[in-house]
Amino acid sequence: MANAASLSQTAAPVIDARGVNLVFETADGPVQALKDVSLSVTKGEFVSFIGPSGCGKTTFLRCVAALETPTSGALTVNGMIPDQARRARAYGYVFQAAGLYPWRTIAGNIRLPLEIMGFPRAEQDARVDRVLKLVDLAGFGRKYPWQLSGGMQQRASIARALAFDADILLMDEPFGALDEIVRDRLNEELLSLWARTQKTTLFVTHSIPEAVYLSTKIVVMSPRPGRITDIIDSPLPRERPLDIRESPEFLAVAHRVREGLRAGHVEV
Ligand SMILES: Nc1ncnc2c1ncn2[C@@H]1O[C@H](COP(=O)(O)OP(=O)(O)OP(=O)(O)O)[C@@H](O)[C@H]1O
Repeated sequence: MANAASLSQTAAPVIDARGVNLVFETADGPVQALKDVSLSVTKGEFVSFIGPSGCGKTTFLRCVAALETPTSGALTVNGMIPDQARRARAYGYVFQAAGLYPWRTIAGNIRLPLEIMGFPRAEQDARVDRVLKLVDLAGFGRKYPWQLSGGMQQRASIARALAFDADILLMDEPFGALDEIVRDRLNEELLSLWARTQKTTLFVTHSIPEAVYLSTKIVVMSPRPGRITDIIDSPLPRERPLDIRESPEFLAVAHRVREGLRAGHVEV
């Protein structure tokens, strides 16, 4: 039952970035990967980051995951500093390459983080079965990665990220290497998965239609230095058949994203 304390928790941002800067010191001099990035993400949002190569999309996700540390500014994840959130297993991470171990079955790959975290075997099995069903791969647990298509492998890697039931899903161009037809299907499936699981999702993409189709919020970024040029709260309903991409509302958001990218004076 919701009480005042849990309601106030629900309203608190899951990700809160205020004036985040990150400068990499390189042999060629300093590279400002993030400049004055401020962003607030609430529970259950689907946020896409779009922008050309080098604008800091991956770096921002890596800061959330405590794999990089901002040079200055404040960043919290579930109200904690990112390193605490990482230790509290706040997020699952999905990369562009599925990154499945070829010598392990699909179930074995999904089980790996659960083994490392020390879940009892029966609990591991139950969780593996549950997430295989969630990504529509029930019955494929005993296959090896090379026996599955690229799209199915990527679904398996999403299942692995969901297996320990973190509240946040970080996805770095998960469908970038797939052809457009497979990508369309996975976009639809991801939206339905998101609706069922209510995970707060941060999603990096180079594709305007993908960003607009999936997101409740679109963050447009620009490089040198990496910064946010626009944050768009999508007016589209959460229920989105694929043909919504031809609606005037969709095209209007896509137009605004394109304008935001142009404002950064660069092409994706
Ligand atoms: N470990 C690092 N050391 C030095 N420079 C880095 C490091 N990681 C990233 N950079 C630089 O920081 C900038 C932002 O990189 P980042 O990978 O976040 O961009 P991106 O928007 O994700 O690009 P892409 O779309 O190509 O993945 C780039 O100029 C990159 O070269």
